[in-house]
Amino acid sequence: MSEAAQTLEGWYALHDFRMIDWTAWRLADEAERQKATDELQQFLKEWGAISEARTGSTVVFSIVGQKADLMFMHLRETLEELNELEVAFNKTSFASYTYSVYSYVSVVELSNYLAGSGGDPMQNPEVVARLKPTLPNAKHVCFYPMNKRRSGNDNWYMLSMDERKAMMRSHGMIGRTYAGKVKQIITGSVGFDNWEWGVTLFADDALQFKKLVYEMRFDEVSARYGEFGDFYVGNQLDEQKWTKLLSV
Ligand code: VOV
Repeated sequence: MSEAAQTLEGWYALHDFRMIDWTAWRLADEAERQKATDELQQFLKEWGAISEARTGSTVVFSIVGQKADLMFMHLRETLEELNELEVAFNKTSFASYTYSVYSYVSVVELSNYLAGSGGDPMQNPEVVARLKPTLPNAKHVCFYPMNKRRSGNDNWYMLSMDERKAMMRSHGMIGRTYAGKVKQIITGSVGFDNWEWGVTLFADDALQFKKLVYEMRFDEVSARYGEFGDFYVGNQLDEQKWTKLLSV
């Protein structure tokens, strides 16, 4: 049996993808729309306060294309908190003008493939900051779920630790050349959702997603072992953009 990588886990993640029911929104009268908008603002404020207090982090993006209109990404300390906030939001009148199209449950994860030896990593503030990250204030997001292949001769889980380490080193080297351009948050979802990881990328220049993902396709760990689900790409929603989005 190959040695399993050791992983460190941080905040739990919920990616919540919704469509806006434009027909219902347009048919609602002004007072109803105002009530829904106020409730939405209230939640955005609460989530902002949680990010400020560093007890979690939330960002909201509008998704381009027909897979979804909105993506709410929430990081919280426990699965219970994620569930509570999901239910509370679903009870708002704003949520009644939306419907769910996809969601993803995972937990922020770091592996020991490239870890230095010695010391309790949880005592290292840099490690803790990566496990419990404040989600970046970036113009664009890209999310997709992925697996490491396990079929025939291409079985990631049958490789030795050393083989996997070497490939992850090469992966990390490519990633490092995107420092300052793309920020990645890898969330583990084995046992939580249908794929093994969620990949969430943030950038101010959306083209950098394409360049990074393309370059990684030529790297062995992605070329041979990467399997990917649907890709979602979007633009950050600030207050102004929300107002514009919801005006009919
Ligand atoms: C900004 C770019 C960037 C950088 C710097 C980066 C670096 C690193 C490092 C150093 C490590 C290993 C240690 C750890 O931190 O866990 C990882 C780990 C991981 N990555 Fe990565 N990755 C990036 C970016 C990046 C992308 C774009 C993808 C998607 C792959 C693609 O083809 O579309 C990805 C995937 C992953 C995954 C699924 C894991 C976990 C694999 C496992 O088997 O456990 N990743 N990654």
